[in-house]
Amino acid sequence: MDTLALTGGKALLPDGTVETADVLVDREGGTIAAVGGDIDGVNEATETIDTTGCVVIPGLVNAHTHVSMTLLRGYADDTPLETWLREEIWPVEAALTPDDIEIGAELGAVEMIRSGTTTFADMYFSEDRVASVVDRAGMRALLGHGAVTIGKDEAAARADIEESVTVAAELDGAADGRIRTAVMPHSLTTVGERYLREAVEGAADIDVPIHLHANETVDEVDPIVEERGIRPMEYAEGIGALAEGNFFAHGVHLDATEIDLLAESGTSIVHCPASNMKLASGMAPVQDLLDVGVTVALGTDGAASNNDLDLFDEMRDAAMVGKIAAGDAAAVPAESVLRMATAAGADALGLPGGRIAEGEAADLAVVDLDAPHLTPAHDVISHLVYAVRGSDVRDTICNGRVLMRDRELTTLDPDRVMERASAAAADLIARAEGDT
Ligand SMILES: N[C@@H](CCSC[C@H]1O[C@@H](n2cnc3c(=O)[nH]cnc32)[C@H](O)[C@@H]1O)C(=O)O
Ligand SMILES: [Zn+2]
Repeated sequence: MDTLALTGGKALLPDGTVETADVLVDREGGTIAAVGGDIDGVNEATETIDTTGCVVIPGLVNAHTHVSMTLLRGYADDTPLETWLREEIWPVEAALTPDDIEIGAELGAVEMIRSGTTTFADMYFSEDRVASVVDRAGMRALLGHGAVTIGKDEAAARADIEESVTVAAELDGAADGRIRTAVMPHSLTTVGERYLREAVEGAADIDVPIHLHANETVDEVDPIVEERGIRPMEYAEGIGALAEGNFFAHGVHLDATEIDLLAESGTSIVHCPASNMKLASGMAPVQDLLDVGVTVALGTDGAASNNDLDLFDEMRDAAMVGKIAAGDAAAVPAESVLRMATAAGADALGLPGGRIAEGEAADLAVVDLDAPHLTPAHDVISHLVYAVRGSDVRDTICNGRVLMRDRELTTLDPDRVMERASAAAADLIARAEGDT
């Protein structure tokens, strides 16, 4: 067997404990062959990574982003969601080319691999270009074309929804099966009811989930309540959008009935704490969701509302804002947050990964604990959420393949990617501002 052995360090196990353990990876199958002490085959491994002084964790799952928005990082800050989207972001996005999307996705991939993220869910356009980056980068992803129908005539609206379904059908299974897809109507307010219904039907036809933005701001909830006399999740239920396998971003303004609807239907929520704070959207009731068994994953949202794609940052933010929201320092504890960024992320997306156990996908990150800000090591779980930074990740492995070894990327060239991204971003802004 062609194997990779991670030896001498600790590992974060699915029960939420950190134990001294080696991890043996079957590189051909892309899976974990064994975990523990004294594993057969470790000494004969084809390749070995010494993890002494490190903890091996599941590769992190960024369950909601718009990866190519890395090109807009820091371009439009300190503005509320509605104005931010309509006046700042959408005009620039109108000038984005497929080449921009590809280079933005490469930049995002470099950033994610360097900070231990192996898997992400992306809602954007020109997703075929994002798919080619995922393929080259060696990552795992769930991709979808974000469709908006508000402000469009019927033909254009229908075409955008149809594109979302077509893209999902075409890209599903790409990159040797590491890419899966979803139909992605942008949100319950930017897509009209009949088009939402078409998206739900289209997704069912090709057997992929639905992903959308839901209950992100009060301004998004109120119009639905005023117009229909029901809460957004009741509206979503009526449309048939609440179902096992579907996953919604944000879920900030949810009442108790809506939380129950999510739990009963098996619909997951992707919590995006940094974006929610930066756009002053509000505080998601994360502990309440966890209490009733809703699968809560973690996402960065786009780099323009975060402003990075580092899930360690996001974990810390989730723990912090979860406590404030609940008015209880015991709420959203470190072990819950770690689960959100790993196993729950994989579950929400319906993708492999998220657990270090025999037979699971070999999606892993090696975190170097030998640093002043991680000393003393009373509690590695606490450190992973409250003190580790993305830059503490030393090695990243996805599907059994090493994507970063000793902080050197093996599939992408960061210097070249950054240079091209800076040039593309400057060009994009010049074009967008020249047009207005
Ligand atoms: N086909 C659509 C694009 C939708 S992609 C997804 C969209 O979500 C936007 N977006 C990014 N962050 C957020 C957020 O927090 N809430 C809502 N939308 C967001 C992003 O800028 C992008 O326009 C069109 O033609 O405009
Ligand atoms: Zn978003």
